[in-house]
Parts: sequence; structure tokens; C-alpha cells
Amino acid sequence: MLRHGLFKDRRVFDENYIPPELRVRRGEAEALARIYLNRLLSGAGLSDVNMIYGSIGRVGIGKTTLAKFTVKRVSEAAAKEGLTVKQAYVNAFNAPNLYTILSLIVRQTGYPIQVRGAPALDILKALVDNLYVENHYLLVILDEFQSMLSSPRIAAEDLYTLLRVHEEIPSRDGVNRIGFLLVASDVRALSYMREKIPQVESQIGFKLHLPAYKSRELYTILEQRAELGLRDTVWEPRHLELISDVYGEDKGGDGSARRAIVALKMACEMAEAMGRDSLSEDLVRKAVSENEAASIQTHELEALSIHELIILRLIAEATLGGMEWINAGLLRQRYEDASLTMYNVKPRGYTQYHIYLKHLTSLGLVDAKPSGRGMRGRTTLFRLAPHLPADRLIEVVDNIIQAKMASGYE
Ligand SMILES: Nc1ncnc2c1ncn2[C@@H]1O[C@H](COP(=O)(O)OP(=O)(O)OP(=O)(O)O)[C@@H](O)[C@H]1O
Repeated sequence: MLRHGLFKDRRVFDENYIPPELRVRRGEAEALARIYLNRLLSGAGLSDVNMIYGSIGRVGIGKTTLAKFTVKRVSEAAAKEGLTVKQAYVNAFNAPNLYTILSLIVRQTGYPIQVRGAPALDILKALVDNLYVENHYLLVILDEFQSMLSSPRIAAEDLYTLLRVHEEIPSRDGVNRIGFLLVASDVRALSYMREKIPQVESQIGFKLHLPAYKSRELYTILEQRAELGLRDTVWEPRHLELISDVYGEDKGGDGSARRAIVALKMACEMAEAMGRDSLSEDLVRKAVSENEAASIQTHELEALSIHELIILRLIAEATLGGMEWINAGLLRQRYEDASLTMYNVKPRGYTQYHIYLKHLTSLGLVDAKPSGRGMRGRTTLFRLAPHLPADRLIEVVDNIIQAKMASGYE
């Protein structure tokens, strides 16, 4: 009989949960924190710009976690020396322009700065002034930094203004008080920087590359979650080994801690739903295979244009509505309607439209086949690739479309 459930603290499995200590990558966090602290504690202020970046196509490998942990460490260590280092986190996907970036930063500092209707430069001046008056420091994480570089609504000058704030707006006492930790998906961010903002690129002190996780590292991460979030009698090391062997990069997996943690959570939820009070190997295997089936490569979707995303969404919608295949004519008609009425973008001409459909098919997101007999004339039929869950895909696609629209992409 199940009396308490398997979890002792469900929050430990939340997407944004940051563990109290890092058992994997602690050394990296300490090394990064020391760079900021060395200068700060020697009285030279805070002005460093460092960067964490991952590997192409790898997600969930701990970039954000490491950044947040590092900044927290800096703030705590500084506090022990009597210095206040405020922390701010901005995800570029939610910050399409300099004004929004600064508004988000200001909100997190808690300073009474009027941002509504103020020009970005005035907000930044007020921020520099408040830091001076309070004698505080500020360390800002700019996550998904690559999308700031490619956004048409963030000019090179904006990035200079922000990242070289000390030159644009020197503090009244000459002490620099704002440091940055940039987080980018992969090494390409550095070459974009070299093109768009070379002076900032050359100013980056420390560039830390994070590889995908190996199975042994995933085991350690899972063990920590199990200890913090599950009842002791629920799990055994072999359950965690099974998961870390599936996702470990050295075992042929994608090295994602996120997916490994989700698999463990799913296994526990499945056990609960079945009224069991502990995990079994069978259940863990089942959770892993469901996790695989439901996995949507968000980075692959982020790389699509808005028009491709609209087409994909329409095909997924047809599936969700019970239509097994949608024919080319109907799809085109829905695409034209949706572009104009829902997204306020001009539909692309036929040639480009067909290139988009081909691309979606070649990525394995969409299946295409010629219509059989019984249809008038020859046409092509489309459907969402059967391994993709239509409802979750629509959710993810909507988020991406929204973010792209907000940052002015097409
Ligand atoms: N070293 C670690 N210790 C404990 N948990 C970790 C560690 N690395 C990653 N995680 C967990 O794995 C999940 C994914 O990590 P995170 O979001 O930091 O990855 P990311 O590389 O920033 O992802 P994305 O590529 O989507 O931006 C989070 O739940 C995080 O808490």
C-alpha cells in the first residue's frame, strides 16, 4: 500500500532547481568564481567578462546551472568580506532589446529606478549611480547570449554600451561595479562576437567550454537528486546506473543531465501511478523509452524559420485534430490564412514554401507521401512524424515562435 508517495521533496526535480552544492563541476565553479573574487577583493572592483559555452547540438549539459552557481558563490564569498554583490539573470530569449535587458536587470537589483518610458542609456546611468551610492556590485548572467548576437533588434552599439558600460558611463568614483558572465550554446558565439563586437570578444578573460556529461558524472548528479528528493527505500544504485548508462556521452547518449533527471522523475511518477512504493528496473527502462519517444530536440526547432515553424505547427494541429494525413492544397490554404491572421506575416511564395516543406521532411519532423488513387489529380500528403507527440510539439513551437517574433526574426 502506498502511503507517502515516493518523493520526499518534489521541487528537487523541477526544471529550475539548483542543488545546494555542485558535486560535478564544482572545480569549474570555484575557478570561475575566483576570477571575479580576486579582482574584487583586491579592491579593483568588478568589470570582468567571462564566458561559458557548450558543444554544438548539446543541451541540458549544465551551462546555466554552472553560471548561477558561480554567481551565487561570488556573492556569498564577497558578503563574508563585507561586500555586497547583487545577482541578475537574463535569458536573451525573453529579452529582445537593450531596454528589456536593462529593465530585467534593474528589477532584480531592487533599486527604485523608473524604467517605464526611460531611454536605455538613462536606465543604465541610474543603475551605475545606484551601485555607486550604495557601494554595491552587480554580477549579471546573460544566458543564451548567441541570440543577442543574432537579434536584429540588438545593435552592436547596444552590446558595447552594456558590456563596456565602464567606458560609456564611468562611475563617479572611478570604481567599476558591473561584471558579466556570458552563457552561450556553443563556440560559434565567439566567432559571431569577433565579427559583431570584436572589442568585447578580446576582453573576455576566461572562456570555459563544457562538454556533454559522461555516464559517471550523470550518476553523481542523479544520486544527489535521489538523496534530496526521494525516500531512501525507493531507489537503488542500479536504477541510477541504468539511466546514466543510457544518457552518458561516453556510452553513446547525448550527455544531457536534464534528460537523465527527467527519466528518473518519470520512473518515480509511473511507480506512484501504479501504486508501488519503490522503483524497479523494468519501470526505469519504461520511463527511459518514454522519455526518448517524447523528446523534442528544441535546438533543432529553434534553428527553423518562423514560416517553417508555422507549417510544422499546422501539420501537428491536423494530427491532433484526428486527421491522419493532410493534403498539400489544404495545408497551403491553412498556411496562408494562419500567416496573415494569426502571425501577421506575409506568406512565402510557392518556391520557398516547397523548400521549407522539403527541409522539414529531411529533418524527419514531417513525413510526406504521394496521394493514392481516388484523389483528384496528383498531390502530396503530409503528417507529423509519428514519434513526435503533437500536443507537446505545438507547445514548444509556440514558445519558439513567440520568442522569435519578440526579437524580430522571420
Ligand atoms: N553539475 C550539475 N549538478 C547538478 N545538477 C545539474 C548539473 N548540471 C546540470 N544539472 C541539472 O540538469 C538540468 C539541465 O541543466 P542546465 O539547464 O544548466 O543545462 P544547460 O546546458 O544550460 O541547458 P540548455 O542547453 O537547455 O541551455 C538542470 O535541471 C540542472 O539542475
